[in-house]
Amino acid sequence: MRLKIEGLSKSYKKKRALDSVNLFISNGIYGLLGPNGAGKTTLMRILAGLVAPDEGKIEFDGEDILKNMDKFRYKIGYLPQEFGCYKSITVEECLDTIGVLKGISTSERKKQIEQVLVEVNLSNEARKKVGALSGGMKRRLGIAQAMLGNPAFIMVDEPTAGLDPEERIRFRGFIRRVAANRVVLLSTHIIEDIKNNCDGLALINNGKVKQFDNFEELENMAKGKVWKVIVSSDDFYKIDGKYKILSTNTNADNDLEVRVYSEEKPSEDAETVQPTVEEGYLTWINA
Ligand SMILES: Nc1ncnc2c1ncn2[C@@H]1O[C@H](COP(=O)(O)OP(=O)(O)OP(=O)(O)O)[C@@H](O)[C@H]1O
Repeated sequence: MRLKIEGLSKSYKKKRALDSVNLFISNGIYGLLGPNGAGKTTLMRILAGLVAPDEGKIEFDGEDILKNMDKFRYKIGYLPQEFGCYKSITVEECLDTIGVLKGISTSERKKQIEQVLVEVNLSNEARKKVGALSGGMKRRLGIAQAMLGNPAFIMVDEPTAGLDPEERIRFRGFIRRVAANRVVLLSTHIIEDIKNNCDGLALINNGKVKQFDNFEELENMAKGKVWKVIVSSDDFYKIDGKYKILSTNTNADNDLEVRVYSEEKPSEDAETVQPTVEEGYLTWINA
């Protein structure tokens, strides 16, 4: 599957939510990382056919999606940030309702619901009320509904928001299994979700998107600008406030090893260090 986005723009009154976005997605789990309000949801809603762009082109395996949204809508599964189903109906009933809305026939629905419940490991919960599910189970139900109709491309908007650390780790493993035979676009503002789970990534900020070939390329955005400075706790005030402090650790001599972001060498004995993904991200976001 290949998804190619070219020159995609969308404004809400004066706010340019997407600004000439280009993006190419072809396999595995693709991460879209950006701060709140960056434009992630707008991009996903356009791809899901829920919002029309002002300009641009989207090709799905070489075919123009925007000219033929009715045909493509069901090739794309979408788990929105606020996925909700009536709490008083069962998991099975929830999926059946969504299957009806997707236009899947009765016999096909029965088969697919059984299949997706196995895939998301919710078969034992099929007759449970939606309101009785844990946070992680609700996200899995959200993915299950996105999988109905067997789309080749699934988008999940901020899927780990609100999950506790254990559920978040479990959910990452689960997304990997979902991506075994599909392409998954995962939007998040949590760097850990991307670093530990994605095969490709793009950053989004103020409606602009930059695609990276690998994590090293993102780390290199901060190359030569991240320094290690060793100071005593008493001298920390000399650099605090003057430079952007990225992290501090106490070393074996009880001094502070401080990572500092600076265009110039912050002190005589400062050494440049290999930037992390977070530091590359902060550099691009603040550029
Ligand atoms: N329907 C709308 N009307 C007006 N402005 C909107 C609308 N939808 C989004 N925006 C604005 O467009 C920008 C991008 O919003 P979007 O929801 O796409 O960002 P996001 O990256 O998904 O953020 P978040 O993670 O906070 O949901 C924001 O400034 C937002 O306020």
